[in-house]
Amino acid sequence: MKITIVGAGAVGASCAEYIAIKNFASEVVLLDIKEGYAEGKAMDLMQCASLNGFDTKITGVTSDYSKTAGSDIAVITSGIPRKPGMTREELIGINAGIVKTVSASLIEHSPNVIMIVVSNPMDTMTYLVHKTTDLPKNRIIGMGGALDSARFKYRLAEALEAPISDVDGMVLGGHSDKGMVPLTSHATRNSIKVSEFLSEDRLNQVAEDTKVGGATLTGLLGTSAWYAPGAAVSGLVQAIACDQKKIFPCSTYLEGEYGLNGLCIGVPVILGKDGIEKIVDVPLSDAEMAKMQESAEGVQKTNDLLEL
Ligand SMILES: NC(=O)c1ccc[n+]([C@@H]2O[C@H](COP(=O)([O-])OP(=O)(O)OC[C@H]3O[C@@H](n4cnc5c(N)ncnc54)[C@H](O)[C@@H]3O)[C@@H](O)[C@H]2O)c1
Ligand SMILES: O=C(O)C[C@H](O)C(=O)O
Repeated sequence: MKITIVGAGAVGASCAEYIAIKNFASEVVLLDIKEGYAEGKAMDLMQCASLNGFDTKITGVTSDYSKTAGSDIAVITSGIPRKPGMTREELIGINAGIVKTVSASLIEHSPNVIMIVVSNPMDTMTYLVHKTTDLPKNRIIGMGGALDSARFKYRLAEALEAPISDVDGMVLGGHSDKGMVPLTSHATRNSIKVSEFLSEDRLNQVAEDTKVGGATLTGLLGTSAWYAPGAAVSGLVQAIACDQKKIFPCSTYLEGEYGLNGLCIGVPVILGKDGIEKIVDVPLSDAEMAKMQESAEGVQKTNDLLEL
């Protein structure tokens, strides 16, 4: 199993580290445009191998896509992150050009690749790959919901004063400060609805804290987060590489599912060796459906800014 990660920055390197530590891939190639940077990150990570007990071979290359040839999975993390006070949508100007050229170069050398898009604004970058490449839609996956759901569980556990392993929940919709749709009515503590333990006001607070999870970290760090994003990407990569058939909310091109059409947005999917193997239809309340609709309108507005 060969995995390429484009962008050896904070998220790309974190993702490579988690993939290596989980020890399911034979090879990870890190590629960056900055001379020597990916080579340095790869060497540093390989010097963790004996310490952390993994055999995954990590190599780094500067802009040489021939070294990515035959990749089964590629992750795109190249592009700029936001600074405090910015929205993800403001990154479109620079990141759209990067994602377009990077995805084309990857496919040229790995025509059968399954692509995971991470660069922001992620739903629009996923749509861009859908519009500008010939990859079938099951092989274009946007990562956002897996991360947002992890943040949702963190906030739920905090409110419940419970261990995170007792908590389950999912965030659908766009990966944006306003567009996330945390499914509070479906969230559970050990199969009991969380509404049995938390007031409506407290649950609303959990949802709001979840939605601004990325912005909160950006405010604290001065740039956006990388540990949980890297871990979330590694979870998707593992589900595909190991044909796990796990459910994750991912951004995918919709053709009528959830009443939405012609855009990529976060919905629950089953991930296995073919990428997105099925979109899962979760029954949503009228209020949740309205939030999905509103979220899609936000994503569509950003998509309209693309020069296709
Ligand atoms: N979808 C998500 O949930 C999620 C989570 C975290 C970050 N992100 C996004 O991921 C992106 C990367 O974030 P980061 O914190 O790793 O940023 P970073 O600045 O640490 O790393 C980005 C890397 O991309 C490289 N790069 C730029 N242009 C390139 C090109 N044409 N080819 C190859 N490499 C190129 C840069 O040299 C840099 O090393 C940002 O857009 C950020 O908003 C998304
Ligand atoms: O918040 C960001 O800009 C980065 C990423 O999308 C995140 O949610 O951490």
